[in-house]
Amino acid sequence: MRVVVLGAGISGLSTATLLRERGDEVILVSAHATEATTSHLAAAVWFPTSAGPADKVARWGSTTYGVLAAEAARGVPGVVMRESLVVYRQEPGPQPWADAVGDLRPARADELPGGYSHGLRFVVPLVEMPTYLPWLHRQYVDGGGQQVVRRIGSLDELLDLKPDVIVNCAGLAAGQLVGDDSAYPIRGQIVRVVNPGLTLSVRDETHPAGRAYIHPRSEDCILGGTLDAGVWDTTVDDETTRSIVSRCSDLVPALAEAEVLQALVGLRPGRPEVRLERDEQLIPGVPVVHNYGHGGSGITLGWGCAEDAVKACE
Ligand SMILES: Cc1cc2nc3c(=O)[nH]c(=O)nc-3n(C[C@H](O)[C@H](O)[C@H](O)COP(=O)(O)OP(=O)(O)OC[C@H]3O[C@@H](n4cnc5c(N)ncnc54)[C@H](O)[C@@H]3O)c2cc1C
Repeated sequence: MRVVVLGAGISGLSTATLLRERGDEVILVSAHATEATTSHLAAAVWFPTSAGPADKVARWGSTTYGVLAAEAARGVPGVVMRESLVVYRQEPGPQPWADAVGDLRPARADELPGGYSHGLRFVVPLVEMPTYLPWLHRQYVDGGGQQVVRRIGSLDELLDLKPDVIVNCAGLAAGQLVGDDSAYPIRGQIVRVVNPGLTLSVRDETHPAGRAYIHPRSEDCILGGTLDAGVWDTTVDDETTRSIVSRCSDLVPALAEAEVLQALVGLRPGRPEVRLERDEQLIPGVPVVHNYGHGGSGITLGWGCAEDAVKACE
C-alpha cells in the first residue's frame, strides 16, 4: 500500500514509522522541518493533559508509556525514565493516569515542599524532543521512508503523490485543512533554565499563580507553564516568564537563582477529543485517516494513536 502521511511531528513520524515497519510505501509530507514543529518544542513528559476521550486516552497513554519505557531501556537517544513527584494541598482523589504508571506511591512528608500536605511519587518517560525527534526522523529515512517538504492548502493537493490512503497528522493546522471548527489552539509558554543539579520532575497542577512544573533534562531544565485555550498569540510574555520561574521556585527554591536561557511559546492542537478515524467522504476514492487534536498530550499518546491509525489504514 502507498500511504501519504501529512505532518512530521510526533503523530506523523510515529505513524509513518509503524507503516514502514509493516512494509508499506510511505511518503511523509511536511511544511516544516521537524525542528520547527510543536512536537520539537514540547516539554514532552508522559502525562495526559487536555486530551480526550478519557477511555481512549487511558489506552493510548498506556501503550505509549510501554513503548517509551522500552526505548529508554534500550538507550534510544533522548528518552529517559524520570522520577516524578506531583504535589497537592489536600488529599487527591484517584488519578485517571495512575493505572498506566509503574510503582505509584504516596510521597513521604520529608519529600514534600513547604505548604503541601500530599504528593504522589512515580516514574514516567521524559523525552528530550530536540534529540529524539531528529533521531526518529533519521530512522524513518534510513529505513527507506520518503519525504516531501511542501505546504498544502487542502488534502486533495496530495493526490499527485498517488496515495492509496492519506493519514492526516497536521496537528493544529488539521482543523483548517479539513474544515473542522472544533480544533483550537491551546497556547503554552515554558522557560528553559540552567539545571541547578535537579533529577526529579515536580508538578503542581493547582498552584494559585498557575500550573507549575519542573522537568530536568540533560542540558537544561524546563519550567512551565501556561495552558491558554483559544489563544493564537505566539509572542513570549515576559511577565509570564517571571511568574513561571517564581511559582516553580515555590516547589524547588534553587530555581529562583537559575539562569534563564530561553522562553518559548507553542500552540497545542486542542480539540474536545482526539480525532482518530477513517473518513471515506472527504476525498472520493481515497480514504483519509485522521490522527490529530492531541492537545497537551501528543507525546503521551503518540505511539498508541499511531497503532490505531495504522489499523485504520487497512
Ligand atoms: C509548551 C508545550 C508543552 C508541551 N508539553 C507536553 C508534554 O509534556 N507532554 C505531551 O505529551 N505533550 C506536550 N505538549 C503537546 C504536544 O507538543 C502536542 O500534542 C504534539 O506536539 C502534537 O504533535 P503533532 O505531530 O500532532 O503536531 P505538530 O508537532 O504540530 O506537527 C504538525 C505537522 O504538520 C505539518 N503541517 C501542518 N500544516 C501543514 C500544511 N498546511 N502543509 C504541510 N504540512 C503541514 C507541520 O509542518 C508539522 O510537520 C506540549 C506542547 C506545548 C506547546
